[in-house]
Amino acid sequence: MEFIKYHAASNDYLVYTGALPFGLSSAEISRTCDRHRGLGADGILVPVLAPAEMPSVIIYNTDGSQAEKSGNGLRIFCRFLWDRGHVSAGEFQVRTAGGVVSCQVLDEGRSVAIHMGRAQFPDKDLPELTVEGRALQLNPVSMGNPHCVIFVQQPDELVARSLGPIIEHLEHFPNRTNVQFVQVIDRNNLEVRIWERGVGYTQSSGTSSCAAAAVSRRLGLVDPEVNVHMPGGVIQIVLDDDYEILMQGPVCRVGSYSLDPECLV
Ligand SMILES: N[C@H](CCC[C@H](N)C(=O)O)C(=O)O
Repeated sequence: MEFIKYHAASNDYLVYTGALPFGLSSAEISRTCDRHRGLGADGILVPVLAPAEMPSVIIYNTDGSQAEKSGNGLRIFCRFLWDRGHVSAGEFQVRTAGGVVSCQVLDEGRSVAIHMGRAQFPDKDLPELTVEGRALQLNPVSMGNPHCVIFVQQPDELVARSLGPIIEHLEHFPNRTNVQFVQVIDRNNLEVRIWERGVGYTQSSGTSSCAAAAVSRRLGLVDPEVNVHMPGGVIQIVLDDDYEILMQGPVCRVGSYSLDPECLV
């Protein structure tokens, strides 16, 4: 099975380049993404390219679940389309389970800008919750996929790994949720650590960057242009007055890989 690996701000995905149907089970997807017994990745992207139709992509988390949207995954998919000559330097559209997005490859493929759609907030706020002895204010928001933004004094890997899995599975989130731990640095900069639904702790996340910026903006904590700082890199977010979001960030091709079926046994 052939793949091309890319990373977007150190959030890495394997792009499947074989024939459809893709056919891996959830367990096989987990094994393929395993960093010791497989190729290693934060997920798999399966392109669906039909003549005269909009390119679409199926996004798999490492647990085999499908995600409605992935900001880093979409930047990688756009770069893949550009590398393969399916798109040129202008704007083009891509279909995901979470809706159609408008994209543009920049800087000779090293950066991609995507109109990610509108951040959507629930009708009512969630109550304050005590988790592991900490009083937390949960701020749900959807980018097509579910997110929960939590403001903390010191967003670090420890808090993401200790609280993230608990919040991911709270009853408030029937489809589970991605979780962001956010510190407002100033009106144009956020420091964020991420626990991803169906993946775990990752170095960065595009939809999480959108979510953190949207909630921060809604609370009046930041200006419309926000740099989201994460261990894997910085993603630029621009919000309009209706919380429509333009995201821009880096992409890097890593290499081509052939998965030996033996490792799936
Ligand atoms: N784990 C996410 C999908 C990937 C999100 C992240 N890698 C991004 O760049 O947005 C979910 O289940 O909604």
